[in-house]
Amino acid sequence: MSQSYAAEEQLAIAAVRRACALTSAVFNTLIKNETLTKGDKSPVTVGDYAAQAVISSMLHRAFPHDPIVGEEDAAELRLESGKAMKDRIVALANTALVSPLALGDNEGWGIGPGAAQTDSELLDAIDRGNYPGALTGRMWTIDPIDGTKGFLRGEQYAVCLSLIVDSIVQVGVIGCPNLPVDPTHPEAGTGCIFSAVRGQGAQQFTLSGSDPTPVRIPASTPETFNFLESVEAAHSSHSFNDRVSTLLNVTRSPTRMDSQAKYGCLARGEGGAYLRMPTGVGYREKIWDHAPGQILVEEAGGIVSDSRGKPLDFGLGRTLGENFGVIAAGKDVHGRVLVAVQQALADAKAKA
Ligand SMILES: Nc1ncnc2c1ncn2[C@@H]1O[C@H](COP(=O)(O)O)[C@@H](OP(=O)(O)O)[C@H]1O
Ligand SMILES: [Mg+2]
Ligand SMILES: [Mg+2]
Ligand SMILES: [Mg+2]
Repeated sequence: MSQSYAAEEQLAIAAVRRACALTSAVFNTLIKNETLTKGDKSPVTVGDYAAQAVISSMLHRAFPHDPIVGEEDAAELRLESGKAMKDRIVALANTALVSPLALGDNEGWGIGPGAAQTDSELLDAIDRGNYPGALTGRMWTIDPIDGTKGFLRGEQYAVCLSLIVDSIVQVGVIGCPNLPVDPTHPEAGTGCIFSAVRGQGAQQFTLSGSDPTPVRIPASTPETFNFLESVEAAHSSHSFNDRVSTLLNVTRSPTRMDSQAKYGCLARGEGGAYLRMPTGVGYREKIWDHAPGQILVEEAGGIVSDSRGKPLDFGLGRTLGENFGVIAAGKDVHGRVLVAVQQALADAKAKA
């Protein structure tokens, strides 16, 4: 029997809204020593840590037994050298946790303003994201700022949260503070939240939680079709996408955008396909980078697979393990994109 997940969706939306308020505010005051470079050379800011602390605290309050797969950990913040950053993160997280939000606060589900937390409670909240993942049971994924490079550039980024049950994504919420609410009416401003529950469709709200609007991928036309792809050439191969575009006679240039905002745009009818092919060997896609996007696109009527047409496997740990590349598209075009991707892979192999 399918479950409603109403409490989980409400909590997830409330947590993402609070984290979006935090990341928007922090962007305007971010200073140089508030960003670290992680072991894999990627950036992490006080905004990433504080947003994970807020979301994890709210999840723990509502669902204390649910494990969490979160991108960040607090190891650096527990060192003496991390004290200044930690102090700032604690202040940011507590401001976000205690401030009342106008809409969507519902004490019944424990999602209204909470009490301020101590330093160690907030560091522990960040570190609760250390779950290794599992094939069975419930778990949440948190990507507190997806597209940190876009965030630092003042471009697109997304606060991303999902609930996975027995390897299947059941709830996904993506907050995009810098994304136009309506791409055809830029004057309507920026700031959207997308949410989806398995079997119940997908919707978009404003950041304040108002104007819920169902989203659905329309049939694509050659005039409107193009690819959505990463800004960062190191994250996904731009040249491979060019070859697939040529094979499909796509004439419109790709839309480059950071983060899972790409999944949100696809779900509401922008572009036509999101293609992400590895740039080299060895990188494994992280489950928190795709779980909310996958359910959003599927509930908007699309298909998400890897480059071989296999479903993304969220039950193999913190990464997608055996999946190679990601193709997300409307039902009418996914098959054609998959064939072109296979062709481009075969061409590349023949040349090697
Ligand atoms: N070599 C690589 N290949 C693919 N993805 C990578 C990568 N290095 C980092 N990433 C992931 O790409 C995500 C951003 O995706 P996009 O390019 O679509 O904006 C990053 O999320 P974070 O910014 O949350 O760390 C990170 O997890
Ligand atoms: Mg990161
Ligand atoms: Mg990410
Ligand atoms: Mg991130």
